[in-house]
Amino acid sequence: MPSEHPVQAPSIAAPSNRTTPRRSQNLWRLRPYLRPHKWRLVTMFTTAILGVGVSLTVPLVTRAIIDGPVTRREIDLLLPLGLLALGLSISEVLLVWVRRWAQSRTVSDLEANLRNDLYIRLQALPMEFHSRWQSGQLLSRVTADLSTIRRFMGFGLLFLVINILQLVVVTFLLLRLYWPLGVVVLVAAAPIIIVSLKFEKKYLAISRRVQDQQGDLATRIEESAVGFRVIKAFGRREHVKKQFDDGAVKLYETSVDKVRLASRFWTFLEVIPNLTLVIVLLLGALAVGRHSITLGTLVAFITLMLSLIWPVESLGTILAMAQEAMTSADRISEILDTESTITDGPDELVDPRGHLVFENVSFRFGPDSADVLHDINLDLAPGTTLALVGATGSGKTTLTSLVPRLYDVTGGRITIDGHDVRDLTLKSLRSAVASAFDDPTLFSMSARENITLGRPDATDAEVQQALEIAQATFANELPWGLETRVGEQGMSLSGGQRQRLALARAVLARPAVLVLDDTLSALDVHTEALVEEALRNVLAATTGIVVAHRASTVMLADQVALLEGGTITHVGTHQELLATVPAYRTLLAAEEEEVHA
Ligand SMILES: Nc1ncnc2c1ncn2[C@@H]1O[C@H](COP(=O)(O)OP(=O)(O)OP(=O)(O)O)[C@@H](O)[C@H]1O
Repeated sequence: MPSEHPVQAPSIAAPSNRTTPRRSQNLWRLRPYLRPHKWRLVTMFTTAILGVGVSLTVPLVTRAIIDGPVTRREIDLLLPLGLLALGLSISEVLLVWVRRWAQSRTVSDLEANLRNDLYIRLQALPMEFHSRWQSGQLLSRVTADLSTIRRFMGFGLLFLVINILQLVVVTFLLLRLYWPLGVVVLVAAAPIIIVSLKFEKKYLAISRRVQDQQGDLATRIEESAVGFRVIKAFGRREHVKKQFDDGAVKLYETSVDKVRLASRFWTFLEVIPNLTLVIVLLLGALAVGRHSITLGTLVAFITLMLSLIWPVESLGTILAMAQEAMTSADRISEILDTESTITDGPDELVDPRGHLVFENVSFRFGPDSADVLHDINLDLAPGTTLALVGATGSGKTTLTSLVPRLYDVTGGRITIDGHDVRDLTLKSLRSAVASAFDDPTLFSMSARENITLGRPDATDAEVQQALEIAQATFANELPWGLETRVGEQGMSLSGGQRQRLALARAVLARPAVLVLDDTLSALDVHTEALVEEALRNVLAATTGIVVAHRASTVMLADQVALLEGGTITHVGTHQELLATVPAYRTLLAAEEEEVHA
């Protein structure tokens, strides 16, 4: 099915040192996603820094009011100072508003673009990649990991910079206002910073455990939803429920540990500033009594000191967030850095006739594994149909997967109309070759969308014709006709109905080469006969490879190839092979017995 159009993978730079990447390297590599938002980022940081400046000026204005109009009765200063304080407060609110506006647009765009690129990359990666990775792992990277990065980029990074800036500036101001009290605050800050850093490490480890356990639980839920029929049929509800319970209890306990750790940390953070406040108040009152500082300075000092609490408290959490974002960036880079081995060739296949040739083709799944196929030589003239017969596991599916380049041959070559399939653009190759598999995947969309996946521009008449050929006109009788959304994985349809819709999809694509991989296996004998009759017309106009287990399917083909021990041992008509090849006779007889059993 020509559904997989060649797509451009995102162009982020590869890590410069692949053997020992620094923890932050993969996060840093995501910076191209921020580049289009340069001005918003400048706005974000400028308004945030101005905001800090304004919030730190307010206590100094308060000091001027207390020392001037309040203490020295300089009433004429009250109005300008009051207006200044009001202006500062209003501008602080405006600055926060502008910052939030710039921030929300930037991070939403970052997440959306990154997710888009990740999805495109996943679509472009070959079958070999998808058979190695669990779908749950991919899902968690595209959802949870991206959200972690968004949270850090949008919130953590900004406040990391702002909080450190605020810490430095306020400490400087406190030391300038009255250095002995400034030293007291510095001494009090030291244990907070040490404990924060320790907390960050522990919190990161426990957060990771929670994330992993959430993933495990989600996998259990997904598996029991998808496999509910098997669970019910085998009466394993209690067993599955117990597995779920175990996972849920484990997650609950780890989450409680996480909350306990956080509450111990927050309590500690509450106690130290409060103790420091008491000490500063006592020493400050003595200093005011001795006229070492004014009352206004003490008020400004305390206000500024209190403004330090949040930046100090949040430092541990923000650093933990940074760690999580780095790990997420590593996990995402594992996908973005995977090279796509199956890429476009330079040639377009114009008006394909469907002359399909296998020349000494061999294939193995990995460099260290044995050949699954070897010395395959086949020549299918345009319009001819070949039935592929072989024992289970003999490599029939693998052989058919090589034609649309779901895998690439590891030896020899496959040509269509004289072009090596590797020299063709994937779009033109996959428009020329359509496949219907034994496991017919239907997507969560309308029946029409599922059928027209390979040819979205097909007319109603063409759709109806394909449905008739595939004996799938039942789709018109669905509650909303072809607009009916077929359930997740097409589960609201029977196996045979799904196969017939998948067949209609392949037929509608009007391919030059049609690959039917055991597509008729879920049909009852009566429907199979009807579909075969219709297919005979389709196959007359196209080059076909039909993986066949039954004599009735073999009859659709002009020739039969017997696949044994990874190679084609015999090619001939059904009658010839029946008469001359005992292994073929045995194989078809066994399959027939299986079917009728
Ligand atoms: N992704 C994979 N990685 C490694 N080996 C694989 C992979 N897919 C299939 N194989 C192996 O390749 C061989 C051929 O498998 P294939 O699915 O092509 O057989 P088949 O003839 O279509 O079988 P069946 O009739 O049961 O569908 C088998 O031994 C199988 O275990």
